[in-house]
Formats: sequence, structure tokens, C-alpha cells
Amino acid sequence: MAVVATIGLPGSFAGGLPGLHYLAIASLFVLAAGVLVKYFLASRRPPNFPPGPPTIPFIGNITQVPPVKSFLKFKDMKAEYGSIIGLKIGSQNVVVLNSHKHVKALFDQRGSKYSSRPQGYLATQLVCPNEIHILLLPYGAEWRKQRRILQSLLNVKAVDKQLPLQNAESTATMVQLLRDPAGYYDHVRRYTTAVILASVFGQRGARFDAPNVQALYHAQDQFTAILEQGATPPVDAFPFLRYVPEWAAPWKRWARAVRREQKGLYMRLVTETRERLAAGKGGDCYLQVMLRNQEKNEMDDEHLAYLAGNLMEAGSDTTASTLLSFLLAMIKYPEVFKRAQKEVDEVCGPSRSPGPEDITRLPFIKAVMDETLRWRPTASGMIPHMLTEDDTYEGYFLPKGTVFLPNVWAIANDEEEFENPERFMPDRFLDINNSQLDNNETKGGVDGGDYDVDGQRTRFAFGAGRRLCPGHWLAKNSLMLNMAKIAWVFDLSPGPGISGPEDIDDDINTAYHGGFLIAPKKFPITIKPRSERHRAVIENEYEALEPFLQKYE
Ligand code: HEM
Repeated sequence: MAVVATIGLPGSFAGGLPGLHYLAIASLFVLAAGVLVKYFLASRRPPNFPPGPPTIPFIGNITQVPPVKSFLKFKDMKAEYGSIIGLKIGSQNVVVLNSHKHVKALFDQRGSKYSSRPQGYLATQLVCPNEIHILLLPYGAEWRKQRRILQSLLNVKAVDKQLPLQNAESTATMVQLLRDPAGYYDHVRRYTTAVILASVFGQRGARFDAPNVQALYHAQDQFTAILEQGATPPVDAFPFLRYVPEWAAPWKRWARAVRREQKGLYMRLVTETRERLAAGKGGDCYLQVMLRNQEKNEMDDEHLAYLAGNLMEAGSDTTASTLLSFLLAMIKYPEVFKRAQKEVDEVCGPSRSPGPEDITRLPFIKAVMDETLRWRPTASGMIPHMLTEDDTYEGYFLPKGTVFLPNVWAIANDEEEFENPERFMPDRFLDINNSQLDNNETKGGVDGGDYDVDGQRTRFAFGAGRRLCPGHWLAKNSLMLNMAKIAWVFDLSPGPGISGPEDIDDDINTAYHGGFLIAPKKFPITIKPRSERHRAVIENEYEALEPFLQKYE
């Protein structure tokens, strides 16, 4: 009766069944209207929010965001709306940062507010619940703890310990490329997985079809596929979707399957590593250190397994995709590859391939690596940061909870920063590296202007602020070693059916897979040893390194 009075219904309808019916329908109607009004209002741009395309009631800008390679569309929007663009994805506030200036000002300089991640229902509740996945963790105690652990293993000095492993696996990759050049795509992907498998779990991944390499790629592919925009209903924009029962929501069943597969794999790898360590095998891996400190760090087995597994996810495809882009660039720009070959020849001579000791002696290869990371940044799909307090910037109001997308693609292709950004021109980094090296080295990698030692801060290929990729030193050692060895061992040219470099498709629209990470599609390439002597040297080097790799078998 009280309810009836409140909503002003005639009392005579309140007593019997028909009255209750009416009441229920009316209540539902009011509830639905309330929800509609809420979503209607929530899909509008908040006052003083950065400019962007007009919103559509209830859905905001959802229809203006393409499901793949949205970074291209966001770059185009810059002409109309500027370098800081406000969007509504349903009720979610989203800001796209199209200039390195904003990423620096917000992520780097206001790191205490801009370092969280959006807590998407699917990713953080169904696939990775209980704060187990460092990439997805909110900015807080658990993230700080996990980040500290990674920092101690992956800092600039500590990663040098992995150089012998990276060198041996890179040499093994050169031999695989010699023996089976057509399988280049998988050989490169094997390399990056094998390095992480050995450095983290102390295990060997000698072939691309090795069960653990395959299992890792399968779990990783499933994980990225389910997180891809458009792969599942927009449950965060329309939270009522989370209440759809599982029988009517195949995406929920898919999420549970991904969870099962990922957890099963990472836990199994930890068990295997424990057993191998007990048997005196695979020592000195990152997981061994983590296990030793497990109690001190208050990590249960699942958190430990995920932290180790996350290194696999974060370090494998990213590095492989960058190396594949390098191969593509080298056949598209043969004059660059010739200069790279000249440099390695001058530094190493004809009797040995480049090794760890050469990494700091190859400025041109370094510029090629920097340019590859700029030309095709693998994280163009934009890894979001989330704002944890209300803020104002350049006169705009940015509410707490706003999701920020750093558009690495737009930053790397900014005509105001880079002349002819679509062209692969390592010289732009050669000049910077040479002129700014001293100035910036004293600042411990933090940029003293627009560039740091390796130009990383301007391109933002490794992210920014407190979430900056903790694996970037390890990754860069892998990139340098492989790029230098490839230039030393091989001649590269366009594959059969391609008349010359001008016919090679390197277009981001057509030559690249879209998704969370971008990667080149397989392209025709001919990979041949430069001479019989080069072939013999690399085969011999591999033979000498085999006993070292055996310890991971
Ligand atoms: C070329 C190779 C790589 C690229 C381009 C890359 C790029 C990135 C980017 C863009 C982020 C997000 C940064 C941000 O939110 O601002 C990230 C995060 C991360 N990366 Fe990398 N990465 C690479 C290799 C690696 C390697 C080799 C490892 C480890 C072995 C690694 C481990 C991680 C981890 C754990 C995170 C999550 C950090 C956090 O959320 O606090 N990455 N990476």
C-alpha cells in the first residue's frame, strides 16, 4: 500500500490480484524508464569534456569506432577534433591522446592519477579474476608488488644475464632460417617464445611445434581474440548484459574456457618447473627466484603462475611482430639493409656473427631497431590507462574513471615530429642517438627533451608513465641481436612473384593483421646465406652453443 501511495495509484486497484498486476507492470515501467533515462544521460559527453564526434543517444560514439585498427580512424579524427579527443562508448568516458605531448603530460607527469586500467567485466572478472594478471591490474598494492618483482628481474642491469641465452637462441634461429627459409614466420615466433620459456620457466622450446610453444601460442591467441574489440557484446557500455544467463551468452562460456586453458597451462608450467628444479634442471630461471621469494612476497601459487605466464604473453608476440616488421622493411628498403650489412661487416669481420658484445657498437642497427618500433609499433591497438581522480587538463574536465587510449600509431606518424613518417628512415634516429646520447644517459633513461637515449619516449612503442613496459630492455636486446645476425648471415629480397621492392605491400591497412597487437601478415621473402663461409660460420657457432641450450632440455 505504501508503494501505491508513493506512486499515486488509485487505492481500489491495490487489494486484489489485478491490482498487484497493475502495480508490477507500473513498477517495471518506471524502472525501465529510469534505466533508459540513466543510459540516455550517461551516453552524452560530460560538460567541458574534450571535443569529439556527436554522440548518439544510449550508444554514444560506438558506431564511429571501427572494430579493427581503430587507431587509424582516431588519427584521422585529429584533423577535425585535435590531438585530444573525447568519446563516449555507451556510458564510458574515453579520451584518445593523439600526440606525445599529452601522453607525457598525463601519463609521465601525473603518473599517480593516470596509471590504472579499466576493470572490464569480461577481462577482470570472467577471464582473469582475483587480481591475477599484471597487465590488467588496477593501480594499487597488488600491482605495486608484482611490478617490484618484475623490476628486480628485468631492469637494465639484470637483463644482461639473459644475453647468453638470447644469443644462443638467436643463433639457433639463424640456422633454422638457413635450413628452412620458407618457415621464417614460425622461426621468428619460436625464438621469442623460446627465450621467455627458458628465462622464465627454465625450459627449452626448440621447435615451433614443441608442445609447450604451441600451448602458449594457443592460450595467447584465445586470450587476445576474446579481448578484441567487437569479439564479445559491449558489456561494459551496457552493464545489464552481465546478467544474461550463461546458456544464452556464448561469450560467457568462451570466457570460462579461456580462463580454464590459461590457468591450467600456467599452473602446469609451474609444477613442471618445480619438478625440474628439484631434479637439478633448468636452474637460474626467473621462476626459481620467484619461488624462492614466494613466502616473503606473499604470493599464492596461482598469482605466481600468472606473473610468470604473463611475461610469456607480454614478451612473445610483441617482440616477434617487431622482428617480422623488420624483415618486411628490409625487403621494402633494400638500401637500408645494405647499410646494416656494411656496419656488421665492419664491426665483426667475416669470421664471426654479431654477439652480445656488439650491441653497443652498432649504431646503425640500433637506429634500424628504433625506426622499426616507430614505423610499425606493435601495440598500436592502444593499451588503455584509467584515471583514478577527477582532473583538469588544457581547460578540459576529465572525470575519474575516464579511460585514456594513447594512440601510438598517431604519435609515431605525426608529421610535425617525423618527416615523411610513412617511410622507413633510420637516419632520423641515427642523428638523435649520436647527438643526444651523452646528454640523456646521465638522466637514467628519462627523456631530457623530446628523445631519450633510444628515442623510445617520443615513439611510445613501449607505453608510458608508471605502466611503461617492464620488459623493454630484454626486448631490445633480442631485437638488436636478431637484426644484427640476420644482416650478417643473410641476403634478403622479395619472394617469388614480386618484381621489386615497389611491389611489396607494407600498407598498415592491407599487409597487417589488426587486433590488440598488430602483426604483419605472411609476406613473400627470399632468405639466402650471403656466402658458404657465412653459412659455415653460423652452423659452427650453433654447434658450439648446443651444449649451453641442452641445460634447458
Ligand atoms: C618489442 C617488444 C615489446 C613491446 C613493443 C611491448 C610493449 C608494451 C606496451 C605498449 C605495454 C603497455 C604500457 C602502458 O600501459 O603504458 C607493455 C606492458 C607490459 N609489458 Fe611489454 N612490450 C614488449 C616486450 C615485453 C617483454 C619482452 C616483456 C617481458 C618479458 C614484457 C612485459 C610487459 C608487462 C609485464 C607489461 C605490463 C606492465 C603493467 O601493466 O604494469 N613486454 N608492453
